[in-house]
Amino acid sequence: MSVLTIETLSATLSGRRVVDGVSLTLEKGGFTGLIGPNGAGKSTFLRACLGLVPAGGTLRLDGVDLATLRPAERARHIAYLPQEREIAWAMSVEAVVALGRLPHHARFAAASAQDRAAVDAAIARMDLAAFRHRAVTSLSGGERARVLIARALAQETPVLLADEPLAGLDPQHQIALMRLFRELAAEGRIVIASMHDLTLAARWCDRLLLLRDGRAFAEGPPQTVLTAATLSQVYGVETFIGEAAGGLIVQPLDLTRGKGERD
Ligand SMILES: Nc1ncnc2c1ncn2[C@@H]1O[C@H](COP(=O)(O)OP(=O)(O)OP(=O)(O)O)[C@@H](O)[C@H]1O
Repeated sequence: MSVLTIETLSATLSGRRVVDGVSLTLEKGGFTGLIGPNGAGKSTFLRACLGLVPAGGTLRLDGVDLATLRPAERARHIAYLPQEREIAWAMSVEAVVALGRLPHHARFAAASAQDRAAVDAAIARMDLAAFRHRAVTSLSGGERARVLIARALAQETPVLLADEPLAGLDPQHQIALMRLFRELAAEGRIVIASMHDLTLAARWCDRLLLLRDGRAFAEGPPQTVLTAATLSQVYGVETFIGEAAGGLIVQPLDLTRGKGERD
């Protein structure tokens, strides 16, 4: 069984401790939502996991310290969907998705049948068949976001870290993506995704890590993390928490808004 163990992960940027001693153990089959206010350290936490920012602490996958692996080897273990969706070159969707296969073969080697199958599967899973030969620069923001998710899927790694993968997606594609992440977890992967939509986090993730000021403020199943008291303390807003259609609804409310304002 794959186990990702994150121990006292910390990151200091420009002299400020942005991630502060976060520890977490994740088993395969889990889909963990990373939540917290703007600036809480979610992106930095993910980047520290990947070794993209100088970080203290350790990250072990099945006991192997990921910091000891060469970059290509690490990229066969962890795929990353960055928050930035910019793609400057007018490459085809297929070519961008195929970049996810780079860690799997020698430099300049031709794509193998396995590479082509992984690219086809990722394109199909992200509902991109109609865009396959289009230049990514000609796609809408949400379509481009799906291409980058497909690139991460083509990497076929046991761990997927996604930074705000829901940003820019319409409701149908948001739900489809949450379902996909759940499926990826059910297939035996470890999936961590940061997000701001607390209802989607509650309904689809099996665990949540709530960061505040770089520290783990709460961690556990959504119904234990997403309480009105905790959300008020961390986000400074009142929140309606209810149940509908077989899951939680978590909706921040502006209770200070007077009737006069609404009219
Ligand atoms: N290179 C940097 N130098 C200094 N401070 C940084 C740097 N990168 C990020 N920070 C700061 O670290 C803190 C955490 O940033 P981070 O992007 O991890 O937050 P986040 O939780 O992902 O926020 P958001 O929800 O807005 O995306 C912020 O206060 C940010 O200004």
